[in-house]
Amino acid sequence: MSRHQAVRNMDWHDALDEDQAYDSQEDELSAEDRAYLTQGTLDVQAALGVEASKVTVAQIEESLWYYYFDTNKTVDYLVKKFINPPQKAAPAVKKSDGYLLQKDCPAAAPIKPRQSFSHLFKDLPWGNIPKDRETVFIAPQMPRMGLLGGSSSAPSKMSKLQQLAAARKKKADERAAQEKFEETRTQMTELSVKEESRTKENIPIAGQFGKRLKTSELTAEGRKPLTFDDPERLGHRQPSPQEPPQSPPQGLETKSIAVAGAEDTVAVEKAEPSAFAQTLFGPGLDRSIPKLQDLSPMPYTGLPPSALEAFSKPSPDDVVLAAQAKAGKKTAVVQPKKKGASSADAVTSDIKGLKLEDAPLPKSRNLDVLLEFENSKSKKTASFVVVGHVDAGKSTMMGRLLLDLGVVDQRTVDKLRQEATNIGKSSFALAWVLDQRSEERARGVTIDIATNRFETDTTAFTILDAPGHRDFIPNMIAGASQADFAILVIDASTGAFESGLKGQTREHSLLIRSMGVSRILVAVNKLDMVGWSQERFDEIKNQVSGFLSATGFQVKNITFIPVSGLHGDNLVRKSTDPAAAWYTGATLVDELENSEPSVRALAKPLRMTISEVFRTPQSQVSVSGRLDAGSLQMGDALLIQPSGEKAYVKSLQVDEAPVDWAVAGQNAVLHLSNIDPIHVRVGDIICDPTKPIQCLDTFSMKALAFEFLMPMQVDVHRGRMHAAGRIEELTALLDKVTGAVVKKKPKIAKPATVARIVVKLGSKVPLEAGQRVVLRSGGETVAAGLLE
Ligand SMILES: Nc1nc2c(ncn2[C@@H]2O[C@H](COP(=O)(O)OP(=O)(O)OP(=O)(O)O)[C@@H](O)[C@H]2O)c(=O)[nH]1
Repeated sequence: MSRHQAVRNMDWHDALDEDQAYDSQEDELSAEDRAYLTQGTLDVQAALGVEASKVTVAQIEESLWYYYFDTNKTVDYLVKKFINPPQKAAPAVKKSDGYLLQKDCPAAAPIKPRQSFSHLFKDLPWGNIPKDRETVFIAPQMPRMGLLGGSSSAPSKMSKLQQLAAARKKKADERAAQEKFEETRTQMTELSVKEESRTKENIPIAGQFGKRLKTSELTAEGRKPLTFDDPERLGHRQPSPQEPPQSPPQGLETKSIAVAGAEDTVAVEKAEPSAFAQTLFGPGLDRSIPKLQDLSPMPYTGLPPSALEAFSKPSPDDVVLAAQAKAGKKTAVVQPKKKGASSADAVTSDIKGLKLEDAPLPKSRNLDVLLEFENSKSKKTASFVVVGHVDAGKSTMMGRLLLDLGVVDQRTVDKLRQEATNIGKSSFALAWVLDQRSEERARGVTIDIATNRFETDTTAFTILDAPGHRDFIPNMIAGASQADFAILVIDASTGAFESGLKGQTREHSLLIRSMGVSRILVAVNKLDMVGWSQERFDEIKNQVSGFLSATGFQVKNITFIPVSGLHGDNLVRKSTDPAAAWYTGATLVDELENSEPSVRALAKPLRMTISEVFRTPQSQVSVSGRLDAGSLQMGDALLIQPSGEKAYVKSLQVDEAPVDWAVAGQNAVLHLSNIDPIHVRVGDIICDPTKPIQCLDTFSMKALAFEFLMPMQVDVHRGRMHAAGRIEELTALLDKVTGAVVKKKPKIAKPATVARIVVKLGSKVPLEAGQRVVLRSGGETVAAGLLE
């Protein structure tokens, strides 16, 4: 390859980099390198023999280094370069038309002068180029140690020393790249707005907007737009007086462009004009360069003073807010705007000023609630959940019960019957007493828990009518979590019982037991459809009692009643159908009255699960739910978890009557004050601020497996609350009766076994030991149990 070809093919970046690398390596030759060089020089001299005198030791060493100590390549190069060099090329001939001919052309192939086309542009003013301005090509300078011949790539098979040299080169490259990176980063840092560098007069870019305002700065004089006249802000670092002036890289010329109105000048690296540009404009190009902001102006910098003043006064919104605050005698005062402060700042401070804290706190009567409860002559209260397979007749049965007890009058039922008949669902008329949503009525299924109340001589009952459809199991869980006991409704008609047993009859039974319900009344329904067959009743009784016992219900807590919900047989009154004469037991209501509600945790800290949040004339935030534990009274401070917000009991109701206090087991409506509705959600827990419930994202529980359990994604349900989580590990398999550890760290728990598992939730929720939770996965209930 001739030298000029080499020059043309050369990658200048690589060559420069190599040169740089070499420079740094030369200074760092270790004793080992030096020894190798000495040995390599001796080898080369031996190989050259008598010709060795034609090259210097320095040339040998330089070649050895370049060829990674490859003796053969070094010898080849030295022979070609210094011992038997090729014939010298003809000297360059400068032609009159200004073209430079190659210096190193072989003599055998003389170069024809290139044809000039400049005469074609003679009549054009820019084509009349004076001789002194004609382009002169200058051969690029050869970098040191560049192009010694041979391959520039590293040898494929490297000796140890060659590898060492290659590694050194790589290290130097990396260091150079790192330095480049550091320099860029320094420049970027200088370009960004430095918070800490603001002085007191120069601070207030308010709130979250402050960090975004990079195109402008706030100064004592007001907002100053970022312009291109500040080299510091443009990332051009000004050298400190101590720093020596930096020389521009070779081939580049640094020119200072003075920008009008700026004290400093911006150093802009400007390359030499290209050959084409010089042909067109000549080398002495010296025209004024347009200002950068003219080419790419910053927005809003050219606004008239009137527009810049637009935000210095309160906005129309501010004025309205201020007027409202004044009219409502709020303490909120619109702060006088500081010069330069944005309208967003003002609105933020105004909104802060409009806090609800000004409402007077409700007064507490400081009652001894437990004493009041003991002294009260009120009836005992009980809640029961009605569960069972879809269409078993749960809602119809409760509608009939309410009608027969006089809670709902005949006229209302007739009206409902008329409406149901109009849409072809006349048989659902009684169910509509509870199913009041239009969607429930149109579909003929219960979707959410429907509550209603009735009283007997001794007890005030709350009905929790649960949906039977498998899609609404979470709602059924919510109902079961509030119940003292349960009514399991079974459809006795042919085939229905069997399909129900495979479906939600079984699942609901398991769930209510897992939720802590121990008393169960089994209403064998629709017996009118099987002619009040005692045989059918007994068949169902046998199968279901065996199944319920296996689920964990004690036989003494299970009662079977043959009923017809549609006709009201054996609900409130005994059946008058002669075919039903074989049943001599109690009615459903009698059995309900005989059922003892679970023991109330009256003395424990307050816990109330919120079932509903709504707005009433009494309060912006009214909540309903059952008190699981403890008590409360008007004026009490409450804590809402997980939001951690405080609220006060403005007033309260139990069974729709205004009262001063409520205790565990009662369903209450609380009208709250001093709380924003966004902090209160269905499923949240209201507790005593002095003994709050903790919010956890990891807990251990004793779980009864309904399906195979292993580390898997699950939804955790507690009452109305449900949260996504994961079974992290199974720590032990437990004996069902004694609770003793049977096996440690099992990989899997089979259905119907009890396991201790660790569950991790995606977020913190209010949970504590003793609470019952249900785990569901993929629309199936996989486990239920007790938090430890
Ligand atoms: N013959 C007869 N039909 C009944 C009886 N009880 C309910 N039905 C009918 O069964 C159908 C379903 O009744 P629902 O009360 O809606 O059943 P459900 O269990 O509440 O349904 P979901 O809540 O959606 O699960 C209706 O058409 C009722 O008329 C009964 O004792 N005898």
